[in-house]
Amino acid sequence: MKTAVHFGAGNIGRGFIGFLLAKAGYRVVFVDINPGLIEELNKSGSYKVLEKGDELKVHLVEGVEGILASDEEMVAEKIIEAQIVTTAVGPGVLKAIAPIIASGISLRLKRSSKPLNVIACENMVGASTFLKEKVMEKLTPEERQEAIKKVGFPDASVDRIVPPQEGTFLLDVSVEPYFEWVVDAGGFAGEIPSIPGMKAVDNLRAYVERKIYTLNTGHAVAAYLGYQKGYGTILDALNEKSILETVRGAMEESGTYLTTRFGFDKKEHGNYIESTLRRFLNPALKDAVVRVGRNPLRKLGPEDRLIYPAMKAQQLGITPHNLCKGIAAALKFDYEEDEEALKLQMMIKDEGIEQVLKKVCGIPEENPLFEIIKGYFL
Ligand SMILES: NC(=O)C1=CN([C@@H]2O[C@H](COP(=O)(O)OP(=O)(O)OC[C@H]3O[C@@H](n4cnc5c(N)ncnc54)[C@H](O)[C@@H]3O)[C@@H](O)[C@H]2O)C=CC1
Ligand SMILES: O=P(O)(O)OC[C@H]1O[C@](O)(CO)[C@@H](O)[C@@H]1O
Repeated sequence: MKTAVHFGAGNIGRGFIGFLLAKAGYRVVFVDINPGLIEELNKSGSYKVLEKGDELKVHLVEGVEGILASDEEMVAEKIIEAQIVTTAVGPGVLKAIAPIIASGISLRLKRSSKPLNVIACENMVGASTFLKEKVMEKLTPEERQEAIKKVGFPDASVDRIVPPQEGTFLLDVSVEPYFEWVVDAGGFAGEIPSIPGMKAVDNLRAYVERKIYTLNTGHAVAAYLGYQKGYGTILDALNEKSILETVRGAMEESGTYLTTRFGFDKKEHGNYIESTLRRFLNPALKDAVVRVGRNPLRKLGPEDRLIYPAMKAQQLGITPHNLCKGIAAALKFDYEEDEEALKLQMMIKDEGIEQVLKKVCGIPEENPLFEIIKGYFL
């Protein structure tokens, strides 16, 4: 049986990537830092994915096991046998798992000449490329030369809304019916594995930017505006007409950039925005604004879902007021259980909003967006 090692047995790990890998006939070995999850995976060897759309579809995922990330030797052994390694741990964790992937690759290069592919399935443009850099830093120059030939790190775009889980059985996971997993065809080592549901394309950048700067942009604006108005879920936030219109407006502003940059048909892109809004409004997904807004420092970064499309739209002659409203609301996100939110608020208090706009968002003071965002913030 083929083996897949997947880092991060969380929502996307179990509900999306691990699910597709298991359906494709892989034995999925989940690696996680959560002992409860690992224990349960090994006890049950299976779990359910509940697809919640107009009707409920239940899928049984079998042939799964778990290893604690601290059990480095065992993880490395599994990487030696694997055909594919995937991750869904969060962009900030990739650096932490790079050494363990590197030690698996280092052992594997000594014992096997078969190609391996490592795909980081994170909300980040170029996540696998980033992981590759961190893994390569840990290899010797000789290993690096070999790894360049035998280990592929194709970048990917992952799209499926999997909110925090409710219920008693730890492993079962509720998901929306929609999914899209797109991977850079040119980044694979050896043959592209056949995994139904995984699409290999030549123009990955267009897919990944379209997804992050539409879905994640709109979702983030909904989350931060919703949080400001005291709503708990995305659905409740979007039921307020003014929030819905700002979210749609923000997606249209980023859409101007996306259609210009990648040549998407404007009408089709408009339909993509509307179908994304319908996904946000799925009543079966109780998606908390604090989950969607988590890690505001990352989300306010220059390459991320708010600032990047705002700057790009501005370069095309548009004043992206809706995105600026979303950015201003993000700057106010003060959810106490989110470490980054606390750091952000501390920074605003100690250094002022101007420093945050410059240092965190990378917006120069002379850029007109600077004052517009400040205007919505105050
Ligand atoms: N939930 C969603 O709707 C979507 C999430 N994503 C992306 O997928 C990634 C994962 O997100 P979720 O599954 O929602 O998060 P999650 O928090 O449910 O899962 C992350 C898992 O990684 C584990 N983890 C943390 N540090 C680790 C380490 N050092 N080694 C191994 N495992 C570790 C955690 O214990 C957790 O089980 C993120 O990059 C997110 O942006 C992408 C598309 C959709
Ligand atoms: O996972 P992140 O980057 O923190 O952001 C949350 C966003 O990611 C998703 O979970 C999936 O893209 C969305 O539901 C949400 O917009």
